[in-house]
Amino acid sequence: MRFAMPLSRDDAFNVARVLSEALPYIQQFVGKTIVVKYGGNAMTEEALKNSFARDMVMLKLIGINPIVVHGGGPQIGDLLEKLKIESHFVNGMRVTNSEAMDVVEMVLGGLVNKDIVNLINQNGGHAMGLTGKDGHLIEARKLKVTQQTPEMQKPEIIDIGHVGEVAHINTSVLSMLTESDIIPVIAPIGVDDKGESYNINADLVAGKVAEAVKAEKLLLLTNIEGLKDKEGHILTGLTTTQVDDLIADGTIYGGMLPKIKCALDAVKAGVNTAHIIDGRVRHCTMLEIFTDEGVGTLITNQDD
Ligand SMILES: Nc1ncnc2c1ncn2[C@@H]1O[C@H](COP(=O)(O)OP(=O)(O)O)[C@@H](O)[C@H]1O
Ligand SMILES: CC(=O)N[C@@H](CCC(=O)OP(=O)(O)O)C(=O)O
Repeated sequence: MRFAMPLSRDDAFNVARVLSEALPYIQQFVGKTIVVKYGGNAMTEEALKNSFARDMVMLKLIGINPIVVHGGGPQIGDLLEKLKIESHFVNGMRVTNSEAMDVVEMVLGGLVNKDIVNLINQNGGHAMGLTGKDGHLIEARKLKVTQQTPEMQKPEIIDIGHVGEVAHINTSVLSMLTESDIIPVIAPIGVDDKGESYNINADLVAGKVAEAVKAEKLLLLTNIEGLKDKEGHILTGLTTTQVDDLIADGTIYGGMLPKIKCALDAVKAGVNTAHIIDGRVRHCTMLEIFTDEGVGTLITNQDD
């Protein structure tokens, strides 16, 4: 007895070809760790969320260790609005009073984190959710922010509440998980030595986690095709010196600034490559890791 083939011969050949072309990349990255920052803006559609979860499960099965750090800015904004708690941003950071901090912790550590964990598990993986409090993963300190308005003579340090930066990443809990079949999913909430909670920009946490675990790659998923020049062309293969020049001439601004800065810090600290990629493209992480073309902006630390 014979069963009908679900794919035509050409389609089946293409599947085999694509898998075969991925072989050198699989050989290069097996056993390595890849940190993936999954931003709130890339989490809007169910199909996208599902393709992201499948990619994480596939990486782990192949023998690559993904560590997910997620954002959730739009989701926090929605709940703050429903609860009528005022929220605004300074230098790309959400001003976070005690009331807003409770909401940040509920949304990031609860809803968003468990949604991603659940999706990965539904797709056959084993994910475990953590905030920076679990296993004392993210030691934080209060972020000092300076601001200068036209009325001010010189920049002043302003208080933006429970907003933190990473003081230290305790990798022991992550090693335990990555050495097993578990995919860690990290919410960007830190804690200081007095037990105070801090809301930390997810790009910053992803960069510091990548540095601490000596990741092979840092992938930053966002809501744009990549880093663009003034004419709108996607830039890739950038060195740290070229990025410094683009910041100096104003081509890189706003939300892209912390993203680029953490990508640069990560490659300067030894992460091999950082990639800013379009999280609105299905299977963008697989495309970036397993194809020559990739789907975004590559940053390396090779300045020669
Ligand atoms: N040179 C640039 N190339 C691309 N985007 C840029 C650039 N400079 C600033 N941006 C802005 O940065 C945004 C991405 O940052 P952000 O919205 O904070 O991302 P996320 O929410 O994914 O962390 C882009 O949507 C764009 O508006
Ligand atoms: C201090 C600060 O701004 N924290 C962010 C944390 C979430 C985040 O970074 O989410 P995205 O990656 O989706 O933007 C916030 O409150 O929105």
